[in-house]
Amino acid sequence: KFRFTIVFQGSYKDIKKENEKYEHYYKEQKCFDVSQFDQFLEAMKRPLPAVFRITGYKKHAKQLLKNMKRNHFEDLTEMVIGEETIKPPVPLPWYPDELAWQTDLNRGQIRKVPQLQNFHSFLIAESESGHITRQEAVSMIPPLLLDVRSHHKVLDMCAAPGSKTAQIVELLHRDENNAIPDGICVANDKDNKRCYMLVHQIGRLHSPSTIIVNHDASNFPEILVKNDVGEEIPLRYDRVLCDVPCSGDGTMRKNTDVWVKWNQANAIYLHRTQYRILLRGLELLGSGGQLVYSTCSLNPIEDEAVVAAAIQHCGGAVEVIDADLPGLKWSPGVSKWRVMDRDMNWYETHDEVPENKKKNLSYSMFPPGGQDVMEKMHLERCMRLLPHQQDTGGFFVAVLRKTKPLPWQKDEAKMETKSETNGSETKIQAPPRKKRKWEPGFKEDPFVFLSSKDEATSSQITSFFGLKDFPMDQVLTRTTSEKKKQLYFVSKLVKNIVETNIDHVKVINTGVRVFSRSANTQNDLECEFRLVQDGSECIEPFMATRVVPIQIEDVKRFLLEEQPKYEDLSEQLREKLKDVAPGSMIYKYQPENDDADVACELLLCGWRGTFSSRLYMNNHERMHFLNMLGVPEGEKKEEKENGGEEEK
Ligand SMILES: C[S@@+](CC[C@H](N)C(=O)[O-])C[C@H]1O[C@@H](n2cnc3c(N)ncnc32)[C@H](O)[C@@H]1O
Repeated sequence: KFRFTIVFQGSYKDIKKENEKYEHYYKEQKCFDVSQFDQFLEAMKRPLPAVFRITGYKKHAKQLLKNMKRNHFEDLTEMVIGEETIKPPVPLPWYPDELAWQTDLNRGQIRKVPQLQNFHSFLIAESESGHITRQEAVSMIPPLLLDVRSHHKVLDMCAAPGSKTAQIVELLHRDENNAIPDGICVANDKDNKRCYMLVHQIGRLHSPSTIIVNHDASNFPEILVKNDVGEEIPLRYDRVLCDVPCSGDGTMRKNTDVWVKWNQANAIYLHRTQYRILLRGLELLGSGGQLVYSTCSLNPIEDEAVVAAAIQHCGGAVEVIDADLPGLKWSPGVSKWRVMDRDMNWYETHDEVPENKKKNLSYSMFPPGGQDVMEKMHLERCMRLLPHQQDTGGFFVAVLRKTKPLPWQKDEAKMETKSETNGSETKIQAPPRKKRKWEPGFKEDPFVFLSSKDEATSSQITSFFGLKDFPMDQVLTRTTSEKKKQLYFVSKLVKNIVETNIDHVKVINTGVRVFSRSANTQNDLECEFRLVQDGSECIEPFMATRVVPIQIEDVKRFLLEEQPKYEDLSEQLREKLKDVAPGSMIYKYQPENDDADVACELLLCGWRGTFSSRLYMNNHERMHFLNMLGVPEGEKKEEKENGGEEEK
């Protein structure tokens, strides 16, 4: 379960936050202003403030924010706890629309302080339903810099556990009037188990435009898409995120064990993988596209060295571009660094490295040229986030633009009529590649799209819910058996990708659940399938029947009373329900104007019984909607004790 927990130093609290090698390395490496070194070190030793982010799509998130501020923060002033004075949570100045908040409070304090108990319950309920996510402040930066639009094809190469992927998916869905964006997010991780963390994290966003896959990013497979005339062409991405595996020495404030484990050899070991992942990301990026490279390490061997080596290898096809977020403090990337071997000897250039160590300390770890070469690379455009600048973890991020196909992508260069490849560039070779392995243990349920064989199911659903122009062929099941239980919906491009690549791409998960076989065993039901709350945003625009408008008073009654008396519903609603035959349905609340108390549309899955009517959603979803209405905790609790059953 994904719970809101604030960093607790727990068993790590006795760890000594000292490491002589680390201090020596960073002092000598001079990769940031030495005069600030004491400040830097002191900040690194302080616990990290907890930060949480309101997730989800714009108007929903704004409404939740409004209610959170009003119900939980309005009267909150400084609190004295023991000997500490604790300030109320504050929004991060650089995160858009006040959707990310920082607090000095730890978990125990939040739970124990009487003024914060309601806030604690709110956080737990919203984390369970996926509307609040705890995420390190600096980790929120790469997706913001990626500048994702709803038509973009985005590849997240090292995505698990998925906090950045969640931001990307939210950005894809930024157009609230279109629940099925043209763009997609392909979220990948090499670790099969961690891919299921992604399934959980991304599943909470109910997007039909996301695919979770399981590959080594440095060798990521060529995904093909069928064009309008049925030819298979390689998919090129508009945006790529390379949030690569790293030594994590920027996370010492949170992961205190890094103080003990830190060693200069970690960066040396990781550099090669990072470099190969970045190069593969650049290959798969389309010309004109943008890639964000990030690490939670401050070591130039994992940061500027990787970026510089990739730029050099790409022979003028890639550049670092200026990036910034208003209100964010950071230091420019460095153009000078040295490499330290296991015996703590420093080398300025690869030539200085003794022959027997050259294999370990590769050329790509060093600055690849003299001052003039380095100046042209503009590594100062890379962003180094230091812990003392804004009370965050340490982080590195660079935004790269691909201006033309890479020198060894000759076919693509030919296709781009305007591209100018010159003779010297074409000599540059593609990096060597490992052979791709298909682990024998890889096993996933199949992805089976509804076809003409499923006519009976399709027409039953179509006629019962009055679906108009709904692409039933974009609905899939995860079984080949006749009796399908769950039906998932994907966008057109996702379907294209799944069908075209299933023999060489390890797809773990995709689709948003839209229909589920009804648990109701009554034989007189017109449709065996019911709607699912997760898929309501996708399916509602296609429904010509069984969508009933509802006023906020009735919404509140439904949410607070699990089985409201029919006669307690408003007359208006009862009148509308008269024409609705028993079965699954949607209640649709639409605000009269932007100043309405609840100023965003709400779609609530419901069930029409013969003599009753109620909602059909689980308790977390119910709690979330109550928070959307701003219902105070006291009023909610009564219902939690009386009802709160899972789906019925
Ligand atoms: C820094 S974490 C990613 C964090 C993630 N982007 C987020 O925001 O939640 C690095 C991830 O890379 C994965 N990884 C390690 N080596 C990889 C490789 N060669 N290809 C793809 N993923 C890899 C790890 O399993 C890990 O989940």
